[in-house]
Amino acid sequence: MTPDPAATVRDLAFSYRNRRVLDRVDLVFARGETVALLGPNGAGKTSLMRLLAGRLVPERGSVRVAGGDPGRSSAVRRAIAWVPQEVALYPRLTVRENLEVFARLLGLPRAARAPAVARALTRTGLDDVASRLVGVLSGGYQRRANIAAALLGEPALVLLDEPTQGVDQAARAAIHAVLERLPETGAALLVATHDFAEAERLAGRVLVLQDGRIRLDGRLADLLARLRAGPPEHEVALAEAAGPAAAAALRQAGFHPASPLVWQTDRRAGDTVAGGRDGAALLAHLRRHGVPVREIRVREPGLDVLYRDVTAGEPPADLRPVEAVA
Ligand SMILES: Nc1ncnc2c1ncn2[C@@H]1O[C@H](COP(=O)(O)OP(=O)(O)OP(=O)(O)O)[C@@H](O)[C@H]1O
Repeated sequence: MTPDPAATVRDLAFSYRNRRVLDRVDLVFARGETVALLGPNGAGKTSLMRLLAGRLVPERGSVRVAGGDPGRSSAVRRAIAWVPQEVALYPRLTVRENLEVFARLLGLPRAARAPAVARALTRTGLDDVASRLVGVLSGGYQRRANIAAALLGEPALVLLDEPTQGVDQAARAAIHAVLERLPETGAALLVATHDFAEAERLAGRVLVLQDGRIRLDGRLADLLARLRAGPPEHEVALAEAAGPAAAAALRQAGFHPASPLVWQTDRRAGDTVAGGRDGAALLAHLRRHGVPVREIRVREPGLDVLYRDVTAGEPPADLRPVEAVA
């Protein structure tokens, strides 16, 4: 028997005052899956997560988590872990004391609190710092403690809003290691992020939200396989930043700057590259126009390319735009 989904969203709409920020959103989150939620600023990602957490009430449609309505039932809300970007812990308490406070606030029975705190510490790799004051820990550890607090209630759905924004590489890797193991608990994870590498590392499924609508919903492996079945893209590394004439030649060949010294084609623009996909013809074109080419590389397209296609209104031809279902 298939277990009940962790969460279901049906025909969801939401407005702030008269401004519609989510419309016709239909989603099902299975237990144990990790879903990346991508979208431009203002797309409605945080609003969707707040609706899933029962902190906003739908204007139309329904949200169900672990079989109940989070807007109406505090028991259902306890099955949802909301991990906001900002750390919401007491800096003058230790990590363990913080978790004990949150276990009590969550209404866990007294006998269940110590085991829940111990489990949350272990799952987030914080056993060694359990007795340190939260206020003296680095930002990365504080984020992990924030996640630990959210896990105390054995949630069915974990909502993470940009979990690694503003932390260094080591802390980011540590947070990813924690998040990678969470689906083992049977929870569904929804991770809002602007970081494509993070989404590729953590998520089995990707959602793209734009202007309040789901523009793409698919398995990451399938989406990338289809994208990579197409012709390759090129990346040009420059010896020095391109002047106006060189920049014009690069743009004419279908490139855009990823940084001052690295220009990339994308899947759509790549079709206009002078000489097609032929690297030698491309090099000749660029040299003719005085582009200071250091190296031309073949680049495997990733989620960034897919995202650009979708948000530019041009999803890959064989991908079903989600609104077509509505
Ligand atoms: N409390 C509010 N009152 C009125 N409008 C709001 C409120 N919160 C958000 N909005 C607006 O709703 C829209 C969606 O915002 P939301 O924060 O959900 O987007 P987002 O995708 O999370 O953006 P970001 O990536 O910048 O965090 C935006 O236009 C935003 O300005």
